[in-house]
Amino acid sequence: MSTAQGYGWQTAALRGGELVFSTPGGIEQALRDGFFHVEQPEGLDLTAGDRFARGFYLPGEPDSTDPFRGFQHWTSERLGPRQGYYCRDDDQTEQFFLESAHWDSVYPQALARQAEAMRSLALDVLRAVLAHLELPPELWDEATGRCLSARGTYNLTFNHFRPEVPRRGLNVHKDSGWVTVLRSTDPGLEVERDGAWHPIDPRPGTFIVNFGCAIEILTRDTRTPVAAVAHRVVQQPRTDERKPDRFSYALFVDSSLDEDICPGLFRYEPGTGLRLETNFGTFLDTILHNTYQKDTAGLY
Ligand SMILES: O=C(O)CCC(=O)C(=O)O
Ligand SMILES: [Fe+2]
Repeated sequence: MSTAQGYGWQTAALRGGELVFSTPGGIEQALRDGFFHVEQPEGLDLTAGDRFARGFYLPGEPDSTDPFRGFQHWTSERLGPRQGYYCRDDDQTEQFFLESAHWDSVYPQALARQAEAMRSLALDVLRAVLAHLELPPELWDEATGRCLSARGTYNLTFNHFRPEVPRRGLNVHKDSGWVTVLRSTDPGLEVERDGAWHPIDPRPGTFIVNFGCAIEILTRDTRTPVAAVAHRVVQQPRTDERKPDRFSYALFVDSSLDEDICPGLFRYEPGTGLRLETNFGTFLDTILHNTYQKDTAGLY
């Protein structure tokens, strides 16, 4: 619902595999907004993720007194393309990207378990959303690049916003894939809606679910188009030393990058079927490159 106070961004809970929104018409609005809040599942412990978010960039090596610090040495040279520690030049964020194939060998054990729980939530959310779309269930797994059958790309990615760096927090972008489950607990996130930027106030006890480019492309020609939300994080001010730096982290669900498993991103044409739109690896590299350059944006 759009009111004089704002858009009334949607909140939902997953119950028995279905998304129950707090407002009638909630799902339709969420698909138009490109995001919604989802209640955290009961019993999901976020301690490990929050610790890693506050520690991965600290100097040193992980050790028995602090297994959550000292991860800047895990770079893409060691882990592979788009993986590991990145320090951005034009944004405040320094980041840590890690695909599910590496979770057990790189992340502390409790964090690997949390990553799996967040992936399972993300896939439950995606299935519940797909049930509302004009897309036959027999096409779901192929259309979504096999991410529903454990063959997709699943990254748990961390952001630390360095308040001493006088730059934007995180540049304008759309997430690349199907759904993102984002833990964002401090102000600073903004979304674009109807040509204007709107701050998103954190709602305790919830994650934010973002829809990404893959689902926007797939559904564009259907009766149930899903918007990928353009978003950014504004520059974080230097404050007093006792206030901890802003962090966030997110579980990203993308298609398989293995072309034998998934040829790329599809568009669904009702009455015809799936049409291959673009190679996914190239698409992903372009979006990432454009997000972290000075004068571009991670849009397509
Ligand atoms: O920090 C946030 O609130 C958003 C982070 C984000 O958009 C991302 O990591 O893709
Ligand atoms: Fe994002």
